[in-house]
Amino acid sequence: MTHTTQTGPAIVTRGLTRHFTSHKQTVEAVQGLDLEIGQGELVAFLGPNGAGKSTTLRMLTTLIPPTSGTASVAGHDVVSGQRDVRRAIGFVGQGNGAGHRQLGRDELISQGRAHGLSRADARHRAAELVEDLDLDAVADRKVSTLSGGQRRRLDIAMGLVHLPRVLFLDEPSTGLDPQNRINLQELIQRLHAESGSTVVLTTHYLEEADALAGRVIVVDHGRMIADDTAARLKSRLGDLVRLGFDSATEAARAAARLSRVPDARVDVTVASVDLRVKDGSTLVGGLLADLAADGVPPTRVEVARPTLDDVFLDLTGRSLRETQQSPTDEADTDSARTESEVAA
Ligand SMILES: Nc1ncnc2c1ncn2[C@@H]1O[C@H](COP(=O)(O)OP(=O)(O)OP(=O)(O)O)[C@@H](O)[C@H]1O
Repeated sequence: MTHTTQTGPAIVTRGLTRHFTSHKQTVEAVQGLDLEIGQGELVAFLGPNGAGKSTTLRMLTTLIPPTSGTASVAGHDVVSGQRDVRRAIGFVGQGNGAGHRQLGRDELISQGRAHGLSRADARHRAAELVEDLDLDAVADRKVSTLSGGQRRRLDIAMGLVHLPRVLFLDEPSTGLDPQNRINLQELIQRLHAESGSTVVLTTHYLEEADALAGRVIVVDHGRMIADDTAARLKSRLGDLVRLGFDSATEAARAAARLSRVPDARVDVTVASVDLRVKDGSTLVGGLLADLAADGVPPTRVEVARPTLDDVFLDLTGRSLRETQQSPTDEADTDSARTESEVAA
């Protein structure tokens, strides 16, 4: 799959903001987002429920207008160039886009026709997508009979019918079992590599952002709090070296010694010392020798590479895993949304 090239960034936002008023209260869902995403990037917005990820995507896909600020996608303003943006993008939302009674292949053909393809071209494109997304076994079944993973693949195929330059995926793997989640992640990576399209997805799965995206934009309370590769976000935080001692006195003596390590952060909890330091796994041998020489050898040593959850914890003081809402809470939030917010 290929598409025509365009110069300049795929996405630019300046001060992008969206407020909602609900029950006389204002929710600042997205607050002053400044962002530039280059063509061909694969970017994940990572953040807890309610962080503003979907609202950002809904503005970028012209489903809702910004309260203030600007955004352009594929060179077109999301407000004044809404039609052009829509022609240039594919959007796979959180709900299933495909209808229930039609056959999968017919859904793809209808979608192609809706994008202005002739019947013959729409059939040809549907056949290409069935092959590309491994949909052979399901293309000639009614959509209502497909499994969650198959539906998601069909939804993604629907979003790709018109060769979009920018593909938006809102929580593509939510609700899938771990194996289907991995299959879908592989599919997204392959599509991205083959098409050269810009792919922007939202997720609250740390592993997904880590494994999939070249760039991770961490959002919380409507603001961007970090923007880098997963590897750099983690390496900046440094490894965790956790040392256990026989007594609090020994731990305090060891902490005093360890506080001399350059660019390290030392935290003492009773008889345990946590040291955050770059390349901790390499340094640990020398540190143990120093502590033994000072007469305070640890009784327990653990070295852990940081995860994206550690990054989130460091940035916000909260664990991303622990901020996840129950599915019931999510359903309540969704039901509060109305179609009236969708731009005409
Ligand atoms: N139509 C709406 N009316 C009122 N509040 C809304 C509306 N849409 C979103 N919000 C609120 O805006 C905030 C951001 O929501 P958003 O859906 O963008 O978050 P999210 O990061 O995508 O979360 P999730 O992972 O649950 O989808 C939340 O507080 C949400 O309740």
